[in-house]
Amino acid sequence: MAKPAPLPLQEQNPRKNTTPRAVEIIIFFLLLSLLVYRHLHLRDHGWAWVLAFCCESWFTFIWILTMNNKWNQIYIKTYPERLLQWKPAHELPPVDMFVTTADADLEPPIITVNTVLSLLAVDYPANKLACYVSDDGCSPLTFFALIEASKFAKIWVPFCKKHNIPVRAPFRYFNGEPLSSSKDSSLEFQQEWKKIKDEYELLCQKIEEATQRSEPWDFTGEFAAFSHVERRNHPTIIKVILENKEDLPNGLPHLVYISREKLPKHPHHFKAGAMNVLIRVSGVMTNAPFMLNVDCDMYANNPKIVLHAMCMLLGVKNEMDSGFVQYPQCFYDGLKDDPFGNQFVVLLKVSEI
Ligand SMILES: O=c1ccn([C@@H]2O[C@H](COP(=O)(O)OP(=O)(O)O[C@H]3O[C@H](CO)[C@@H](O)[C@H](O)[C@H]3O)[C@@H](O)[C@H]2O)c(=O)[nH]1
Ligand SMILES: [Mn+2]
Repeated sequence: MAKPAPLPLQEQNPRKNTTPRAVEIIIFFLLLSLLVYRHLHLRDHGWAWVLAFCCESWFTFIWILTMNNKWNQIYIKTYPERLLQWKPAHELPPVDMFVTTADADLEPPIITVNTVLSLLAVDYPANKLACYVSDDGCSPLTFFALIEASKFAKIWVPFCKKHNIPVRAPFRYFNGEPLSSSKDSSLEFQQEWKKIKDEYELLCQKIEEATQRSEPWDFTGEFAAFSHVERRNHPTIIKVILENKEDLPNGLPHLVYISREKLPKHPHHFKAGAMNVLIRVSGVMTNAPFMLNVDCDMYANNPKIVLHAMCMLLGVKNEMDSGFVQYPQCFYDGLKDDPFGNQFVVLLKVSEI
């Protein structure tokens, strides 16, 4: 008997927004009437009306663009659990994950470490993943923090996968009560939670001590490459911190540290330059067909991000139809009610993801 056709990986559903559309159209016509009114009476009033007319025209233009954006809303639902019916785990495509950091003072290494840990622990076969960290600060401290994080990852990643931990950046996870997606409140889980939390605090302490220490770095062994380097004048440094040599799906992904070459008179093109180097280096080392990029001050707030992205990238009729998936940014620790509007609350509400 023929195998039944696999269920779709994604569904695109139009969202009903008749009322918001009607309200927006009414506002648009009110704006148009205002413009006509202003225009008809421009001569009777001074420059103040001309200025008002210009501002209101600009606002109307922005209003048209905004309406345009929101007119045909669709909601894409992805089904990561169906992906494994499409392809067994060993056939899933590899993914290279890129993290960029630029300054160990402005972007403290513990933040980068949390980003990296959240990526190392995503729900995806570990032998299909590689995480590359680009350090434009060429900082031995960042490198040290990543080495320590790789040791912690050996207990953190199995813990997350075993208990289906919902948030895999430890600084967010340990903010709250012991929590697992499987609602496990057994004594064994509590004890393991406490042990991992203590280990995480130890990791923070080691990084903090390394940040605060007054004596110069010991540039021997792994750190020799950092001796005599200037931030904007140094050769390339590439260090493999973790390597999944046995190709184990439940092991740890590769973790590679890269500080690209910098020359004083050579433009480095900021993040774009760093991304170019990440693509070139990963092309030689793992050359995955898919790439995931996050900044060092972000973290994967959903352990299934790669699976969800694959539903979008693989679940289309013609794979050429989809090449890029952008997750909306959600901000943490913002001010209450977002007075400066920089958390994009409205945008998130509109796209409802
Ligand atoms: O010379 C540089 C400068 C920056 N970065 C990295 O680039 C990223 C973004 O830089 P940042 O200055 O933090 O920009 P933001 O304004 O915080 O980020 C916004 O702008 C970025 C650049 O367009 C986008 O990548 C982000 O998604 C968006 O949130 C960070 O990871 C930096 O570490 C480098 O790697 N090298
Ligand atoms: Mn940033």
